[in-house]
Amino acid sequence: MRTAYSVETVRTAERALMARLPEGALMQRAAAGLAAACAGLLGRVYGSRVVLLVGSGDNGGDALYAGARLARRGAGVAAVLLAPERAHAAGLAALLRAGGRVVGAGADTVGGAAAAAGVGAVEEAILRADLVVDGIVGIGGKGGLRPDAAQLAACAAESRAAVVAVDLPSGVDADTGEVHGDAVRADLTVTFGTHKPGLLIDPARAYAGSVRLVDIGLDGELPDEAALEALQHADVARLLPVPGAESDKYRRGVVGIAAGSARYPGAAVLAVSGALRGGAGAVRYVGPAGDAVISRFPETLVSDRGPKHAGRVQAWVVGPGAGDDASTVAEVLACDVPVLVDADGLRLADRDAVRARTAPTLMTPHAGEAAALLGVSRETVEGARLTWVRELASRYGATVLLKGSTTLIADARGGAVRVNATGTPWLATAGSGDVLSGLAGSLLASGLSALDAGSAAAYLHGLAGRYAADGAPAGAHDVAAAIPEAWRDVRDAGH
Ligand SMILES: NC(=O)C1=CN([C@@H]2O[C@H](COP(=O)(O)OP(=O)(O)OC[C@H]3O[C@@H](n4cnc5c(N)ncnc54)[C@H](OP(=O)(O)O)[C@@H]3O)[C@@H](O)[C@H]2O)[C@@H](O)CC1
Ligand SMILES: [K+]
Repeated sequence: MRTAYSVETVRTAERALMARLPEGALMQRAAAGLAAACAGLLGRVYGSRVVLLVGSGDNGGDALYAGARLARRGAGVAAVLLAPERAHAAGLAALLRAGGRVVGAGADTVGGAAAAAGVGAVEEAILRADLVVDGIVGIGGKGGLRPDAAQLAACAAESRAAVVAVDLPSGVDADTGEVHGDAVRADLTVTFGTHKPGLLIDPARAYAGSVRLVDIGLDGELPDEAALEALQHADVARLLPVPGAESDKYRRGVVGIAAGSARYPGAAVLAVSGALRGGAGAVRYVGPAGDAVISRFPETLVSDRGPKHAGRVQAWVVGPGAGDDASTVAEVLACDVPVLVDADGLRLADRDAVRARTAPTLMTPHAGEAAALLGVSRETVEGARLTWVRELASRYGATVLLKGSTTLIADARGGAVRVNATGTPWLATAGSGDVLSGLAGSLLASGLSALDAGSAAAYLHGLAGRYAADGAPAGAHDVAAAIPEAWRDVRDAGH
């Protein structure tokens, strides 16, 4: 499992660790890891051109010490100091001792005759660099980049140099993944001690490039509960239901699908297609699309009665393609088994009815649906996904899975939020959400908690999307068909 901790928690853990270590030891560990990552990216360090963008905090200190290490290996290293008088003094001294120089403001005072001053020299150095190291600001950052830093970030973006962010791409919010204004776009982010939530949640995640974690010995100081968790193959493998020798279809769980309408029979078919691949022993369908469902999936138990009289069900999925059928949604919500509410069901579900439920409820909106429920714009939700998924979970007293490039799953009672990173933009295709709802409902019926069912379903669905698309467009039914392959891969990695 990959975990991410808030800045406050990181600071506390760092203080505890620093108290037991010689002064500067942590920064040296960070700088060593950073320099190694930079060297790996450069390939050949000797003769390469490296520019350090150095802010006035310890993030800049990391960059300066890493720059010193690269300079000792023969790189030409130039530091751009955003606030020359406040740059990390010992780090700067180490860089100069190693043969590095300062370019731009402050060059004349600390860089000696070889240093060049002026904005033109800075831009030229960045544009000619092989590697730009972004040490402008790390976990001490507030808001988007200030104008002078933003100018450097823009120049780095123009350059052909690879950009390595120190701890975080400068300008992104470490705790939330929000980006308020300008931020550095990195090819690689080298982060220290633990991931920060912003590295795993869009939009900030997209600024980070690939992320490498450098161990600085922080693990023992971090609390058990993280702010954010990203499941990996082995974690999901542990969650997936495995039928025992004594299992029958009822013990494996029956999932009920109340979906589709005369206008949207396909939603019912797709939800069933996901449910059949989700581990439940049987799929029961109620609704007006029974003929379409049975002709595609003859193993489905089709009922022409309402949910209440359809027979035994361990979990319900309601809403995909439901149109305006509010009474079915209300009927399902009144059942005392886990319920997944998706698509039209989200609009039709009465908030008080959801809050009054005692069995688990899993709501699965995309950003647009979440925005409608919250009374804010879609852009607002997309810009602050963590805030809004928590808000929705708390308003409805439900587990909420907010779909998107980085899907988030939050429980109403708080605790670590899960983030799913297996998704692919190819999943943004009609009917893909219906498949996910069937799959998650099936996992709910086989006994997983709403948080685990949502996380495991998002994980498998993302992988299946990748397999189905493989770089080319795929339909939602292809995604459903690829779920067994994703399941097998995950299961095999868990053994
Ligand atoms: N603690 C540890 O043990 C270890 C910490 N480590 C490293 O330290 C980093 C944290 O260092 P930190 O606390 O010094 O803060 P940091 O991120 O450099 O930022 C502060 C500076 O940024 C400035 N600034 C703020 N907002 C800004 C903006 N929008 N745009 C532009 N500038 C902005 C702000 O300016 P001011 O407001 O003071 O004018 C202030 O000068 C951490 O991320 C990791 O890299 C590692 O070495 C491992 C051990
Ligand atoms: K940074």
